Amino acid sequence: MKLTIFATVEELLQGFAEYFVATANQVIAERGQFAVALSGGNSPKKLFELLASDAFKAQVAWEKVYFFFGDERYVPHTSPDSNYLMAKKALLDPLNIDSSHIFPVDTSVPPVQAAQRYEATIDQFFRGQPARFDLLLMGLGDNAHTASLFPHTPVLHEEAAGIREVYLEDKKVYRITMTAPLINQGRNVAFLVYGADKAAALRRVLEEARNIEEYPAQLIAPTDGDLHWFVDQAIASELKNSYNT
Ligand SMILES: O=C1O[C@H](COP(=O)(O)O)[C@@H](O)[C@H](O)[C@H]1O
Repeated sequence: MKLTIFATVEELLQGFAEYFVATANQVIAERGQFAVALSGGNSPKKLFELLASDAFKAQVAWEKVYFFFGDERYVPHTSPDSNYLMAKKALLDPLNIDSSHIFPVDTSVPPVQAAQRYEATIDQFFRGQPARFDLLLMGLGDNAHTASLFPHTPVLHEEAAGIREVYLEDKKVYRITMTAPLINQGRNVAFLVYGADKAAALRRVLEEARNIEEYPAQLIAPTDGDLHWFVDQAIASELKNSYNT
């Protein structure tokens, strides 16, 4: 595991964008294409905008990139809560990504079916081989959830690499998420986390004894890939250990 601490959010986003570009270019050079699973919520929006900006957009052969989603809110694609809509507006449309390279979760069918269909879509993309994404972007909630792996939900105990629906009792909503074993098959898994309000969550995930029910992000540990945390100084303020930065 590698953790890099940046002084400001601007430097963090710049550093993450450079990492994205370097990883994409290396994978494209080696394998001819790059399959990435995006995270949702608020944190990646500025990163997506930066990647689509003049400073970065010419640095990647975007026509060789395939976009998936690590998790999705069970809402229509037109909803302001949709992770797909956020990525579409901030990244995919500005870069003119061909729709054949974008794989949103189909939220027009019941949640169980949405999960099954997305798993089938991923299986098809990887042609029946184990699904190994080249890069998975991850976020961290202030309750230590990542993707839609929320505290005290049955999906935390899922042993299969796949897609599952999750019901969040407190919010009365469904989510669709990659399971931890699927994420952990990835070649590169990178967390982008900033903001002082998540400092306690980061410390618990990284430094408290394993307790996946309380701190689901502790489940993320690639079996044969690299794990890299990108954080800002504010969120790192409660960390006690020193890290290989
Ligand atoms: O709900 C979600 O939350 C996490 C964290 O989002 P953030 O806005 O607090 O950074 C995100 O990683 C996940 O994809 C999203 O669906």
